[in-house]
Amino acid sequence: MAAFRTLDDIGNISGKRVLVRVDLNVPVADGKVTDATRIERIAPTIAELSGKGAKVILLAHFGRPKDGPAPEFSLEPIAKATAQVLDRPVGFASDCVGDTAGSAVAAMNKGDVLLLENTRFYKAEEKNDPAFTERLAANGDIFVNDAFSAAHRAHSSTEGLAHLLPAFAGRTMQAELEALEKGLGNPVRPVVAIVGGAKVSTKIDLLMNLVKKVDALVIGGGMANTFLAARGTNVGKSLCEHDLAATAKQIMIEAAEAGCAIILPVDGVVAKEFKAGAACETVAISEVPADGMILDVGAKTVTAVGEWIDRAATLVWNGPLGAFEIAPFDHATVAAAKHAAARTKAGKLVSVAGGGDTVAALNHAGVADDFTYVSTAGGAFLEWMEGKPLPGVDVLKR
Ligand SMILES: Nc1ncnc2c1ncn2[C@@H]1O[C@H](COP(=O)(O)OP(=O)(O)OP(=O)(O)O)[C@@H](O)[C@H]1O
Ligand SMILES: O=C(O)[C@H](O)COP(=O)(O)O
Repeated sequence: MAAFRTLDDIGNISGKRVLVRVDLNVPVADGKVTDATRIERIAPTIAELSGKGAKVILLAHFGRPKDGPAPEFSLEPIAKATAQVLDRPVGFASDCVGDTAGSAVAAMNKGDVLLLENTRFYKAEEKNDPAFTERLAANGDIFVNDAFSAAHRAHSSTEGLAHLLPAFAGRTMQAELEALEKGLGNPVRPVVAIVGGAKVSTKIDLLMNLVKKVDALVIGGGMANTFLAARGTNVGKSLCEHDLAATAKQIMIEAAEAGCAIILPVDGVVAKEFKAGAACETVAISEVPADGMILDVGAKTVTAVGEWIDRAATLVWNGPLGAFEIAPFDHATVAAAKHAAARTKAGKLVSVAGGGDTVAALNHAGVADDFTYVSTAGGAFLEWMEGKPLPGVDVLKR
């Protein structure tokens, strides 16, 4: 029996209003979903609940809106994409609480699916504010959390609701936890982690503990720039959080004490602008021009990353090595992904990768199916790997 309540425990839900927390924080470019993996993964839970006659009400966030409702953070286009991927009608309500949401829910029939607008249009969501949680709960009889990738957030829609309504893990949440436990519960050493991407401030703290769990940490993407700058390297106009230099230095100290190798880029692909067709060149990491941006790691670094993948028995990967959405800055990520996939296929590597854009990058490289396991979760996956309790999971425990 699973350690947490699952849909096997949910009982008769015919006609019941089931609030389902999903992760629709999907990569979007020019208004189009560029990778639908997160949407595809919620399909089994929705089909099961709807098939049992429930009114399925989806709750989700999109991006990180700072000042309330903003069109660029609306879930409305994602509702359309969700309908396409699920191949069924998905209604949309332009608010997640109040009369708009209430009337849309009241109009639902058994088996219908409705998506409510971005929960993060309310600041109270991220504060797990009890009054806001009650407003969300007003539209449901039961709560299902199928957003493992947001389970590291103790927000109203990820944690608070589970205190107010009978709460269960959805099929994707269940599958993610089971697969991670199987692949990484007792990992074969050496364990090498690759961490890249752009969410530096929200992920850097995780590295403090991660370096105690892995044998080597390869740092790429925007994350690497922050470490390089902390080490005194000029990173020009690259994405870099200079105010996190002290944290980066402390992580390097902790890593040395734990015997974890830290691998930083030795060269980078730099450009003056981040756009398709922009002129770029590969330079040694000490030669980044003051007006240049490092948008990918260079060829020498790619070789070094490959060598670390060769040494690894287990690979854990979150965050692309470069701004892979625009060629040629996808080169390092694609090369490393193909390398890891080939080692995995040869039976020499257990490879587990996770994260919204990381999955998109693996799909772009055409190798997502060759990894041992691909999680939808990025930050949540790293926190799980650290051994940290995930609020959205803990609250579902029996
Ligand atoms: N050197 C770089 N400069 C700017 N952006 C970069 C660089 N390297 C990677 N990125 C960007 O990082 C983004 C992905 O980072 P992110 O941390 O969100 O990863 P993720 O896999 O989506 O994880 P999560 O699911 O936690 O969001 C991509 O949009 C990519 O363009
Ligand atoms: O993309 C993710 O990792 C999840 O949707 C969580 O998003 P957040 O980092 O903005 O909380």
